[in-house]
Amino acid sequence: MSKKSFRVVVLPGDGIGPEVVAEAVKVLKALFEESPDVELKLETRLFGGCAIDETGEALPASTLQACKEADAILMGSIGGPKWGVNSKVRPEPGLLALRKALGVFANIRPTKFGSDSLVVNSPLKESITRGVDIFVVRELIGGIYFGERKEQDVAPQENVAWDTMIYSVEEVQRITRVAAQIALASDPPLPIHSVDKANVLASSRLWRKVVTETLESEYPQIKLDHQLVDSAAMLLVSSPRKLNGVVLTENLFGDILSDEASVIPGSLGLLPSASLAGAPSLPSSHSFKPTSGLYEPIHGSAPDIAGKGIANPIGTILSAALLLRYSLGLEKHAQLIESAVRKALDSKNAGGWELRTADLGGNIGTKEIGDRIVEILKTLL
Ligand SMILES: NC(=O)C1=CN([C@@H]2O[C@H](COP(=O)(O)OP(=O)(O)OC[C@H]3O[C@@H](n4cnc5c(N)ncnc54)[C@H](O)[C@@H]3O)[C@@H](O)[C@H]2O)C=CC1
Ligand SMILES: CC(C)CC(=O)C(=O)O
Ligand SMILES: [Mg+2]
Repeated sequence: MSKKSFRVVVLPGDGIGPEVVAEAVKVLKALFEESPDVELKLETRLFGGCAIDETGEALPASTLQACKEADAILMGSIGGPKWGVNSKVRPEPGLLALRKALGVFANIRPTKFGSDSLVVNSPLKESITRGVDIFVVRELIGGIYFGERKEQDVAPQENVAWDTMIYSVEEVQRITRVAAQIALASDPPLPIHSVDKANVLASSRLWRKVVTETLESEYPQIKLDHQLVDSAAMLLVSSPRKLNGVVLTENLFGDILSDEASVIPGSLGLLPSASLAGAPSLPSSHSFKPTSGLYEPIHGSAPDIAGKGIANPIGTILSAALLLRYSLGLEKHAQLIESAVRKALDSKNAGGWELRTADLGGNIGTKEIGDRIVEILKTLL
């Protein structure tokens, strides 16, 4: 049998990005170094603030080209005070441009973690966090992040700034179908909780109507309810099990709610994400259709802890698992990573310490977590 070869572009980025990506790369290398049938070709490129420093642009043309040609992209995080909100050239628009250029409209952020040993690490009570299992499905290349905007100090109204939130029927239909595919991967199908602000926003009224029509006509077997985003934010930390299933929402609301949801397992550093240009092929489907994808932890560049070697690499390592699942069709390998992460979290190191980084109240460094996951992974191969 000939060896399958995949090209993965790696974008470490800024702040803690390179630190957490190094651990995910270590895990991927360990997984495939002796594989007789899979070869991963990893190619690191400049992206974000570091790219601005070198080239004057956050997303250099050569990086974009490499990303377009890759089977998948693994990213860390970009941004930081050096290229803050008043800078002329900033990293964040580069990330928006990359997502748009790749057409990755579906951002999947699973919040279930699988390791019960983490329950005590959440700032929320155990009675609240136990049994929570939510997939956030966030529309990623529309809405207010991409609508027309005007900055202050631009004529004719120099004391006014604005952003616009626009959604089309087609944009809402396609993200609803992705949410439905995720829901249908479970038996019985997961319910979908669509989150909007339809009591105020016209774009949310379109959202609610299209989600309802699409699910009723194409996926009548899926249970649907609608939540307003303000009360959904409250439910997420007061009774999150009520949102078990798929939380389907637009770009800005999904960005905010997914960071909030990370409090349930205990830290922003834990959660992975997959950004896809179509509905994912799921483990249960017989024919795998590769979907191009960008994989990144949900957190940012964490300038407050960058360079200290204490960032939690688990969100990035789990993003690498999603990359194997959704873009390369390597479900078994994805599960091996997830299982090694769970086992690492359930274990202690030689000094008797639980494997927890500072964000989870521990004293274990980024590299030690990565090393332990690799060690466990090797016993599972
Ligand atoms: N996808 C991306 O590259 C994103 C980039 N950003 C950018 O990141 C920069 C910093 O933004 P912030 O608002 O501070 O958000 P952030 O997500 O970088 O950090 C928020 C808090 O969570 C902590 N944290 C985040 N990730 C962690 C990890 N892996 N381990 C341990 N603790 C972790 C940080 O130390 C900080 O206290 C900004 O420039 C922002 O635009 C923000 C979100 C996403
Ligand atoms: C940095 C932004 C462009 C986006 C963001 O916060 C996110 O995707 O989580
Ligand atoms: Mg965010």
